Parts: sequence; C-alpha cells; structure tokens
Amino acid sequence: MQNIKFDYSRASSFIREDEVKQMEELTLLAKETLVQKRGAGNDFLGWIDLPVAYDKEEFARIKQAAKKIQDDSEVLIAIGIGGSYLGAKAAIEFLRHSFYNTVSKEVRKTPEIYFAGQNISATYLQDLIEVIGDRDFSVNIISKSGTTTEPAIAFRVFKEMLEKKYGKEEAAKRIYATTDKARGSLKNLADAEGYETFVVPDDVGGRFSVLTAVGLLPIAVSGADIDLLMKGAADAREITLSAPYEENDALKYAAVRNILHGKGKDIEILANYEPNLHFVGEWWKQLYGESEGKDQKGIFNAAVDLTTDLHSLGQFIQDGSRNIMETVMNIETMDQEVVLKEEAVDLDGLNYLAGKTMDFVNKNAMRGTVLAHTDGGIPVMMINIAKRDEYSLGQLFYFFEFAVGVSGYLSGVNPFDQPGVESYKKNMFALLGKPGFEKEREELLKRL
Ligand SMILES: O=P(O)(O)OC[C@H]1O[C@H](O)[C@H](O)[C@@H](O)[C@@H]1O
Repeated sequence: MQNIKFDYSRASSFIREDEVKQMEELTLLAKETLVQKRGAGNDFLGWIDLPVAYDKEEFARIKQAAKKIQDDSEVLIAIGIGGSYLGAKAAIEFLRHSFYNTVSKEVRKTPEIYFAGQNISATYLQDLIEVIGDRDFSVNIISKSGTTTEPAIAFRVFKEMLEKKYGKEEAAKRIYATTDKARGSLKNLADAEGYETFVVPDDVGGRFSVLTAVGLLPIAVSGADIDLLMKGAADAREITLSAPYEENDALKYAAVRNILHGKGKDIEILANYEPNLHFVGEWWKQLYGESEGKDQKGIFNAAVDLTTDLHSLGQFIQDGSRNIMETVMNIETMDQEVVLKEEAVDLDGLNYLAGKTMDFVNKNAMRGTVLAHTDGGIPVMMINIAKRDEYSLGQLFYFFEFAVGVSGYLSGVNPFDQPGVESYKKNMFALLGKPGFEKEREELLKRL
C-alpha cells in the first residue's frame, strides 16, 4: 500500500513536464549511485536496507525495555540532540495525543516523555527536574558518537539524580544507553556502569537513525506500534527501489525540487496544517539541511505551521522575495472530527459553516492557500499522507530519506557528512578551556 504520494501538478506554471522528463537520466543515475553504494559518503547507507535488515534480536529487546519503563516509570527522560532527538520527538508528536504529557494518565496509559540534552539551558533543566518531582523515572541517553556535549551535560545531571534517588545499582537499571557498538565515552561509561545498551549501526548517520534504537525505544515507550512503523518503511523501500521514474515519488520529489532550485528557488518551506506534524518539519530540517547545505550550495530549509503562520510569515510567503518553493504535507483523512453547530443568532457570522466539519474548513484553507501562493509566485508541491498512523509515518520517513540521498547526489554534494557542524564545537571547546584547544583559545580570546 502506498500511503505517501507526491504531487507537483500545482507547480505546473513553474515547471514543464519535459523538464521533469529531462531529469530522468540524471535522477536514475543518482539513484543507482546511491543504491549500489558508489557515491560519496557510501559508508553511511545502512538506512537504505534498515527497514528489512534490522537486528531482530535487538528489536525484541527494545520492546522489552519499553515495557519495563512503562511498568516502573511515570516519566522517561530521553536525552539527545539532532538525529538523536528529532526522530523520536517527531514520531511521538505525530502519532500520539496532541497533549501527550498533560492529558490524564487514563487516556495516555504510558509514561510522560520529556526530552533533554537538546540545548544547554539551565532553566530548561531545572524546570524539567521540577516536573519529575519525586516520581519514578528512567533515562534513555542517546548519542551515536557518545561524545556530544549537550546530551553529556544533561546526562550528568540526571544520572546523579537517579543515583541519589535509587542508589547506584538500581539507578543503573533505569538507564538505557543508545550509542555506538564499540567506541565513544558513552559506550565506555555504559560498560563500566552496566547499563543496558542499544546500538546505532556504524553505517547509519544520526539524521537517518530514527528507525534504529535511537528513535524506536522512546517511540515504543509512548505506546506507538513500532512493528507497523517498520512495515511502513519496508513497503516504502520496496516501492522506491522498484518503481520506474514516472511513478517513483521520492525520485520525482528530488528531481522537481532541484529543477526549481535551478530557477532561483533557494528556500524550501515545508508546510503542515496539523500541529502533530510540527516536529516532522523539525526532523526534516536537519535531514535536508545537514545533507545538502555544504560546499556553499544547497536549498535552505524552513518549516511553517499553517494556518498559524499565515498570520505571521504568511505576508512574506505571499508577497516577499520570490526565492521560495513550498512543500505541503497534507494528511488526507483525519481521525478526529468537530462539527460546527448552527446558532440561533448568527452574531459571529459563522452559520454558513453549520453542519460542516473543522477538517472541511482546514482543507479548504489549505486549498485556498495553495492557489494563493501559486498565484503569488510560489511553486507548491504536495505530499499527501493517507492518515495519521505508524504505517504512514514509516513510509514518510523513508520517502524523505531516500529523496534527500538522491537530491544530494543531483546537486553534487556528499549528502552523508556534516563537516560544517564542527566549527561551532571547536570554538566552544576552546572558549570553555577544554584540554587540547589551548592554541585556538588564545586566538579566539583576542577576537572577543
Ligand atoms: O548522536 P550524536 O553523536 O550525539 O550526534 C548528535 C548530532 O550531532 C551533530 O550535530 C551532528 O551534526 C548531527 O548529525 C547529530 O545528529
């Protein structure tokens, strides 16, 4: 079943069919380079077969660990940043209750889940500690490299808290470490302290790791069905690897956004009309931004929540600099319904909507906006998502991952490295006085 469909028919005034056809050869070549692991970054292509070739024994352990956390904890703190944060956050926000952490326990049924280590804010951390209070909690520390500063700092704090509350031995049973199978300080620490560990495979980069233990453990704790998530990704893989160019949506998305980029559309905004999709947008920003923004090239990625942002950025999108393309994530069938009622006196003038659902209003807002943006000079592409469930999300993750691999090769970059991310770290370490950065420190202090 194909639950994710790409449709660029609305952008027909910006792009001709023969242009898309002309991209066929290059796009198929990029796809073959990717699949046959012949391109730059080919050490990091484990995500291509992951949905069918994942470690089944570990998968079962993830489910057991999730069950244990559900049984013995009221709160899970998932610590991680970038790819070790955004996938799980996106999935839980998309799949579960809009107010997951605040809705009653009877409705939620599973532990509250908070994220930490995705910033260096003391206020955020102190407030989170207050939220946990004296309740039972567990920690999932997630870092592929095992050396990232932000999560390491947060982990120190929560590790101490756990050890104080439960004693060292019991605390160790409430700490789950997801990291490299052999390297890094987190792996060493986990081995020394006896934490249960889960592996981020060597050949899966952080931003492609949502379907490894990195994403799967917190997602499973939230009560979402990770079997269905994997099934969705596996089916998307099947479709993407076998469909011819004309019917291959991931390839078309890669081709079309590159054509539009060539016409001066340097910015791509990913829009949603459902708040549950907000963090899919955040996940996508890392996936696309880190994969393509390098060598002084790339499409800048931004995400907007609509109709909310039509009342802030809407003016700019409609009428500002014309270097933007838009991709809309549209959930075709929503699971909840609110029907608008008739009022005896039509003071707010809304009686014309009586009997209509909110989704009807939302979808028409979307249709109207797509047309307005098109008329305003913004090519709009649609990604139609059948519904809000694990199966569709698995497909969506795979669709975006595959498309960015192809798209990166089309634009001539290595989509699987992120050399630029090191620059801020080097300066931060130097300013913090980390051993080994003495020379850089001297130079930087002169510039402050
Ligand atoms: O999982 P970690 O090794 O802690 O890495 C977390 C993040 O760190 C850096 O920002 C990388 O550029 C990201 O790609 C990565 O997802």
